[in-house]
Amino acid sequence: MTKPKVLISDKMDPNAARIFEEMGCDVDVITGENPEQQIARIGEYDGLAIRSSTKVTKEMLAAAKNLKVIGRAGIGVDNVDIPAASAQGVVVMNTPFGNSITTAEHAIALMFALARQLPEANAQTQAGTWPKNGFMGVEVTGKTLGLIGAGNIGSIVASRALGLRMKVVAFDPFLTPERAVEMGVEKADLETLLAKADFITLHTPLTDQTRNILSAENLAKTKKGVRIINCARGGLVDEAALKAGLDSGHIAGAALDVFQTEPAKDSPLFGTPNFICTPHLGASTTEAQVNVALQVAEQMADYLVNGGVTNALNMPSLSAEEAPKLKPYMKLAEVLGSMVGQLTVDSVPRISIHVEGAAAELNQKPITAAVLAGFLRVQSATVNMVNAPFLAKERGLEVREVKTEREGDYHTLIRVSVKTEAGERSVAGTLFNNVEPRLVEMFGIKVEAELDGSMLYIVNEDAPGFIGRIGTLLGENAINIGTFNLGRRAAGGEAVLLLSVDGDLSAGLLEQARALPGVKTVKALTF
Ligand SMILES: NC(=O)C1=CN([C@@H]2O[C@H](COP(=O)(O)OP(=O)(O)OC[C@H]3O[C@@H](n4cnc5c(N)ncnc54)[C@H](O)[C@@H]3O)[C@@H](O)[C@H]2O)C=CC1
Ligand SMILES: O=C(O)C(=O)COP(=O)(O)O
Repeated sequence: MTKPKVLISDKMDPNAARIFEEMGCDVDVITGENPEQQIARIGEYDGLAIRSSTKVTKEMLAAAKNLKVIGRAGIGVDNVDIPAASAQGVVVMNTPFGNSITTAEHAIALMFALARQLPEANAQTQAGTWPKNGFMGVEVTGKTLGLIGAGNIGSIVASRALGLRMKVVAFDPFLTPERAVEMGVEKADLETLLAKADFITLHTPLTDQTRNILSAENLAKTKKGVRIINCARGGLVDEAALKAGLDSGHIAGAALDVFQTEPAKDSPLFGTPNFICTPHLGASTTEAQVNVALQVAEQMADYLVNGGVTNALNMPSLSAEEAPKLKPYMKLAEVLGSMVGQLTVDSVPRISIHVEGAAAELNQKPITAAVLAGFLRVQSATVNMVNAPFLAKERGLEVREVKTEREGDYHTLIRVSVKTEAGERSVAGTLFNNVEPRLVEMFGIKVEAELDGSMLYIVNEDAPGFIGRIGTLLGENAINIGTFNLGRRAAGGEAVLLLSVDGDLSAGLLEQARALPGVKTVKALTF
């Protein structure tokens, strides 16, 4: 097997390259290239490991013909076009905890730097002015810290601030009252936080809801003398309004680690008194960089080599232990989905996936994703397990998942049902010897068939001589029959014939089959 190829395109701790190699990948480390150079190169890689400098745009993804996974050695993924990656079936992973302590510590460091004007005092002292009387600071003890965003980093900042004997007021719509009590913070709405806080620190992702959360209007609602710290993302604070607030003296200080446009080589804020900044250094400690490099390489290589999925933002997690157990189920799920997709002509508003027996003990998300991939492949050849759930949503397909732990006729079963204009139709399959997918029921008729390669599907009225006529027709067209599966509702009722054949079934042959007496439906299927 050829080794998966990975490109590390941003500066990363060397442990990442080492882990990729140890886990069976070829790796190139090529940093500092411009987007055109990266686009020209990306086509040959299966994996792309990045930090925040590489911009994974639609254009880059369009050129990334072999790409299977993007790994972000860090937290924020706003530099990746996730919808475009998902549409293309590329898994996007991050390392959600590796640099949180480090970033929280940077926020606390900036808070102290603001409280005691450390950068300016340092610069003037080293300039030889001994400015002992020019730097009157403030204590943080007893002051109120307003925390916007109380997730991983926000909660670490809160714990450090409480240790410094500060009061913490948190605004986070997803923070439960119980969690707020556990954290020792006061849960508040944004207005209350703005009115109460002596220091405000931001720890949310940049989304449509958080963009400009510290707008000119909201900055005007803050307490006079407030100090503001942003170690999350540029775009959360209105930089022009921040400058105006510093100039007027309403804001006593501001510290930014992140800017709306990065790299920020020029900004109206530069040179403003009581403004300090760092060049997106929140995650830059030896410890954090080793953590995220090791973790991103392990996760990506695990996916590329073993199919394990961890910390993906656009796919359900799947551990390396689960992956081999789930693989035959995913194959079964995909062929069942594909069968329903190929046999359904109407538009389908709803698809239901019912797992029973041993299948019910497994992680159902990958099974559902595999059914959807099989089902939607008739409509789009590029669909896979990553993009199938998104595509289903986009097309308004309602997806239902049902689990029954009790075994029925089989020790394990997956049933896929669709709601069509003609009513509910379903197919079901099991695994023989826990590995071999078998169709065991279609549209209420019991069968036992392998779904593989080229197949001929016929629904006809059960009548003597029919099988012979089909055999003759295929023989006359030089088509060899591999397997032959027959099922019927009742003697003389509707019967289903499913044949695997060597070679392609021509349109002419299908027409001839349709012309045979008693035939209702004829279809060529491919698995
Ligand atoms: N400066 C740097 O180098 C670094 C920056 N970061 C950034 O820090 C930010 C936070 O990271 P984590 O704490 O790990 O993320 P997280 O996902 O654990 O926490 C984010 C919190 O924001 C909250 N939130 C979402 N929408 C909100 C809204 N409209 N108003 C208030 N709160 C809202 C969420 O409920 C969540 O609790 C991210 O933007 C990340 O990219 C992370 C690492 C390093
Ligand atoms: O992890 C994050 O979200 C960060 O912002 C860190 O960015 P970086 O990896 O230092 O470019």
